[in-house]
Amino acid sequence: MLARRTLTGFAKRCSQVEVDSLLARKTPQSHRPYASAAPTSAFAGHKGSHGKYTVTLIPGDGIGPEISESIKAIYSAVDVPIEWEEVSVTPVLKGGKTVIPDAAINSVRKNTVALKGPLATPIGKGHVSLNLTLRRTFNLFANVRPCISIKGFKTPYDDVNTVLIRENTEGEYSGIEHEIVDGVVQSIKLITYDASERVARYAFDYAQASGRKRVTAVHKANIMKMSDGMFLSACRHVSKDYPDISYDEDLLDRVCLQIVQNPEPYSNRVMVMPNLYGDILSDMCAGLIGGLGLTPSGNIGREASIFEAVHGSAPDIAGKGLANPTALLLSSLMMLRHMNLNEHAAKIGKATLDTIAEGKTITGDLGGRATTKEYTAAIIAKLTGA
Ligand SMILES: NC(=O)C1=CN([C@@H]2O[C@H](COP(=O)(O)OP(=O)(O)OC[C@H]3O[C@@H](n4cnc5c(N)ncnc54)[C@H](O)[C@@H]3O)[C@@H](O)[C@H]2O)C=CC1
Ligand SMILES: O=C(O)CCC(=O)C(=O)O
Ligand SMILES: [Mg+2]
Repeated sequence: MLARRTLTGFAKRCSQVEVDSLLARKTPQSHRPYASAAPTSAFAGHKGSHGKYTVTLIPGDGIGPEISESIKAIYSAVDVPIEWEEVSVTPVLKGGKTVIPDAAINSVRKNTVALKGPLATPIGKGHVSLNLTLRRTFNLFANVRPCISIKGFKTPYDDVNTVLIRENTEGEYSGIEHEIVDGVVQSIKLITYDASERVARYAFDYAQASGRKRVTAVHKANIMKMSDGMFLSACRHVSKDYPDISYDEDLLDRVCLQIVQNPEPYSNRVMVMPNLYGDILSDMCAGLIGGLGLTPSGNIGREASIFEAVHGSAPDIAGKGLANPTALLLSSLMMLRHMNLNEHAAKIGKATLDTIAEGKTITGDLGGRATTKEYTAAIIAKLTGA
């Protein structure tokens, strides 16, 4: 704590020149509370009397229920040993506040793993984002968003293969906003050394575990010298503990330009970044491989993890049976691997990618004409040989 206060005091007084020395500063061991902590999240791993793992399912809004049904149908067709515990997170009034119902919170806490459909957030008014609330409630500090080309599905790029890891609990999404005087609003980007270090360490561990050789910290520390500067400082210190992984830094705007011109140099990398940058860059990267219908994610914490697609509730196609369930399905496969159900994940993954590569029964976002149900049935047919 003392070290952090000193660092903050130091940073407050920083001149431009001093920022460099802040970034170069070696943080003492005592200031690294997560240094020895295991990188992975807990998974309770208890099968119930029915011989299955209970997993919380939050179907969500818009296309959420349609794509959740697709995952349930595929899992049931191949007997994945999971029993879904379906809960609603529609806010309720409790003690004068609107909160996520206790039943939903308790279910995630008990099962330690959840699959979540998209949740809509009203723009400019109304309730806060329930997605962000869930991430903060369970301290799901790392949002892992792989973006990998699907072999056989033609896009302008063939070999996108990058993983974005987004700090998931603070930054621009801290939700601290206020109107100072009429017409002047402040929105606070909160960055802490501890959360930055925690997600940086997760990114290096992830790179190591997945055989990726480089971690890139994506930032705007040329402009946000103190907040992104501290994020970089944490990444640099963590990088020293991983001599076999190379580490570099790149400006967010430059990454956006370069990756759409040529994604190849970003292949086999992990990119780690503050919250907002990861949100935007992950939608952009989805565009490189065929769109939001294809990109999965996992929100990882030490006590629970929630897997969900990168996309939102897609109100423009909700209820029409047109949604592509692949992103949620691939998210569920990340979940299966997290639960060590690797064989099931591999089998369903292969059937899904083969169905897309074949191109006969794919959804409209991928240039096909199939409905959500027809596409789901095609995957099931591959799995069961029916
Ligand atoms: N993690 C979450 O639950 C997220 C929730 N949202 C929320 O979702 C709502 C809608 O957000 P939008 O900006 O419209 O983004 P969106 O991701 O829902 O949709 C963007 C575009 O992609 C298409 N799309 C998205 N997923 C698709 C799928 N599976 N299959 C086919 N097409 C798909 C939509 O039809 C739309 O044209 C908002 O309230 C937003 O706050 C947005 C992103 C993430
Ligand atoms: O919470 C929301 O409504 C949007 C969140 C979002 O865009 C994301 O997590 O990618
Ligand atoms: Mg987003």
